[in-house]
Amino acid sequence: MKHLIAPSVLSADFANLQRDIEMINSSAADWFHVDVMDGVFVPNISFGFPVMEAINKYATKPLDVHLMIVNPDQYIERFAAAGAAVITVHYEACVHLHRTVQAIHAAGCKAGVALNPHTPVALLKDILADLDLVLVMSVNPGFGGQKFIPNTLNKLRELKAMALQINPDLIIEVDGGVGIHNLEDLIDAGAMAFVAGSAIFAAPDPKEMISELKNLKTGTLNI
Ligand SMILES: O=C(CO)[C@H](O)[C@H](O)COP(=O)(O)O
Ligand SMILES: [Fe+2]
Repeated sequence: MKHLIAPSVLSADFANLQRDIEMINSSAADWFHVDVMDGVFVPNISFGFPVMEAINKYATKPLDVHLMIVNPDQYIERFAAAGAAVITVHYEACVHLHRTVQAIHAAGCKAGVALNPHTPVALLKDILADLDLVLVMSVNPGFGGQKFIPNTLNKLRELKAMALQINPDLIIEVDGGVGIHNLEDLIDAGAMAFVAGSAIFAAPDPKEMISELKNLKTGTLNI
């Protein structure tokens, strides 16, 4: 399987959202990455259901929803109804993570867990078999346009080794500061899905940048 590119709508022009969604529809991108921030779990507020429903109205590719919110359990069904294909919750925001993952599956979505940069990969050992995706944050969540944290590469290698033992179908996604400059290293470290916001939307030709990210390393991943 070739690696997946998930442009982050957070970096789109919200005054021209339909235009940017249609650009992603017609590009080589695989998913829409939808960042929901509540101003409590992270020091920023992005958008909620009305904007997500607007994205879903025009998007023709799966919505990969990254919930940076406390108490995500109470909103799982609403995010599923708003069009989420993947719902990713933060390890740090869930007291009963196994129950949350069960609720995501019961709502008909793929279940992901995100790790903040300081959260060890090893903490996922006893839930890895139940997950479809792990999102490794390579910046502190809350804002687009931040600098990639290099230790992420070690975390990806460790997670890939764990996944080979416990859940070979696991999708390993990386989010934050991803671009053409580090994509190949991230693929080599075991990541398969790549969120990119500023690298795409700050490029002179965002659609061309998506193609470059998608085609950077030809061949297939062993996942
Ligand atoms: O979850 C996020 C921030 O918390 C975003 O998905 C991420 O930051 C994407 O933006 P960029 O590629 O510009 O770093
Ligand atoms: Fe994200």
